Amino acid sequence: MRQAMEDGVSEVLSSVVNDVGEAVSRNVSGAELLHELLSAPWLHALLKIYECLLQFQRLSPSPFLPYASRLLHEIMTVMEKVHCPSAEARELYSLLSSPHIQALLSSHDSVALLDYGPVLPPLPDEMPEDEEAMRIVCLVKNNQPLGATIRRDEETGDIYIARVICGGLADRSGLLHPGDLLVEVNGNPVVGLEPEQVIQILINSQGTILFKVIPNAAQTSSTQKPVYMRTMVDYCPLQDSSIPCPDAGMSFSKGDLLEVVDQSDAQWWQARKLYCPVSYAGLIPSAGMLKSKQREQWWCQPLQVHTCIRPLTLADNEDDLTQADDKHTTADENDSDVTDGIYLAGFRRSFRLWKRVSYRRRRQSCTSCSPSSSALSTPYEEVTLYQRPPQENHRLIILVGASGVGVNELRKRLIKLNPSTFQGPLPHTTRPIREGEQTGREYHFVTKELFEYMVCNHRFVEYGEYKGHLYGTSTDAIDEVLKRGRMCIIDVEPHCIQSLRARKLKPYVIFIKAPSPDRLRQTRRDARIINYTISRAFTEDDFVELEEASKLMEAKYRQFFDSVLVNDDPQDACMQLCSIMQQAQDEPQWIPVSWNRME
Ligand SMILES: Nc1ncnc2c1ncn2[C@@H]1O[C@H](COP(=O)(O)OP(=O)(O)OP(=O)(O)O)[C@@H](O)[C@H]1O
Repeated sequence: MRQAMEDGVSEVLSSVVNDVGEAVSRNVSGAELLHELLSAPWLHALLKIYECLLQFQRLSPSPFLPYASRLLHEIMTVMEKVHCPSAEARELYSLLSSPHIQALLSSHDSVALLDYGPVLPPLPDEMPEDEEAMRIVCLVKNNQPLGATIRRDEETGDIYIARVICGGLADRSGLLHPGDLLVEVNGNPVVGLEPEQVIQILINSQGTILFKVIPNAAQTSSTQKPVYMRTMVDYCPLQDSSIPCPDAGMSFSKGDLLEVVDQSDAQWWQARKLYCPVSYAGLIPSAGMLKSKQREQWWCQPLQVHTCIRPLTLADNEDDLTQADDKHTTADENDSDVTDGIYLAGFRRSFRLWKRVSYRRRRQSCTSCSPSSSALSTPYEEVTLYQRPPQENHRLIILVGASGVGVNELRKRLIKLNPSTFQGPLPHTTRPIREGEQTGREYHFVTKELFEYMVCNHRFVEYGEYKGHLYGTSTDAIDEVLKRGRMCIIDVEPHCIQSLRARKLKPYVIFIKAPSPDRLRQTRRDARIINYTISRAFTEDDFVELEEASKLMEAKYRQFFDSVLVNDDPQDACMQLCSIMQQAQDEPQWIPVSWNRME
């Protein structure tokens, strides 16, 4: 019967109404009153709702994502940066700005997180005498941390709420604030306890936690504007003994994008990771705090000679020279390329002079690098969303990747695909011009004196020596390409990125990553290692070196990568590269704020 009722209560009601209707016509006493009641529209509506809810319960829908509100704000931030939004974009913006949609998505997130707010128990029978000053706060523990830290006043021994984590349980209750004096936790007085003992009580509590606090009278509500930052180092709160509460800490890796929501504390900031489905913030060390930690760490490390950053000559390639087996190629032999009658300037062998320097030697020098001075000075880099105005030069595209991963191959394919859009900068050289060559076509042929003058004036992105002649890629050559309205693509060693990261070029860095070990061996079956001195098939040792070098490079420099592209199938990789580059030029991207300031 109950099942029948649940299946169709409004139908049952309709038949009852009919029966009672008949009783009315037979003039049964009280039937008219009952008929009126059962026919009331509100009763029918209520039962319809009841039926819908039952149906909904059976479907047990699950949320598509638990952070719709944040996504909404992220979308709005992106849209605010769009210069000439389309009519659809404007309509979407106005819909997303409406308080009703925002409230709806906020409720959606609460339901998705099963976070229905505190359920208040009845007030205790014995109210303290100074009940005015006491606040009783009941929080329901769920899978989130409570989102508050405590501190002890060294003089009085009193325990206070030190900070409330943005978006956490305590924050959303709106009932706990920094500076509130903690009196009891779940009926346990905290007077005389160490903060660790209070934390233990909290950890052991199940379900609801009852706090008695004396509110901080001098409470100030701080609404800080979020600041966006890119992290330049890795951080793990569980390995940091100085963090006030490791559970409230947030780990991050180099290159993560953070929304810093609270910087009121000089030592510990609160932040959320962008594009991450967690709605509450976590504690991170402030820039000053992180810098002093890095300095401590740095001083504790044994002194190592820093060999990473220096121009190299091909003399460093002596291992390769002795190992070179079959046919040798030279830098110049592969220089020129002509597609459909168009001479492709800058379309020559990669000018990565570090190529195939003994891997072991390089690995040793790279791993021995203590944090670089720049990493020490900027653990966080403030960033902002930037969209290139159509009238401005294209952003410089930098490709980086381990030697042999296919950086040069991708760059060549891309330029061949569309030589009127993509172009490499024309290198400079001091070697004598040969018959049939033209300066400004194969190279900018310059004297040694001029080349050295340019080196002294930091005009080269990279330079080096081969067979007694100097070769280099200059910033002027990059400018030339950009001024012609083309997208300039260069491939450099990752240590050169830092010097290129400036307002003028606004470089967008794409890391070309090795595919999985199996795919690497499959796809490179017919590939050849080609550099200035050798051309031969890949060996198993080459694959191992390539994989390790790729991982090492990513671990060391990923804070500078705007995008990562796995070079698996060359055709697919080339298409992906094309679309990444297009997005870099036409869609909003995070760049350092210093690149966006007016000069
Ligand atoms: N996705 C791919 N699938 C198969 N072969 C590839 C792929 N990418 C590159 N190759 C081949 O691998 C070899 C090495 O590529 P390439 O010379 O572009 O490497 P590189 O990263 O520029 O290294 P280097 O800087 O040492 O020249 C070439 O024979 C190239 O054709």
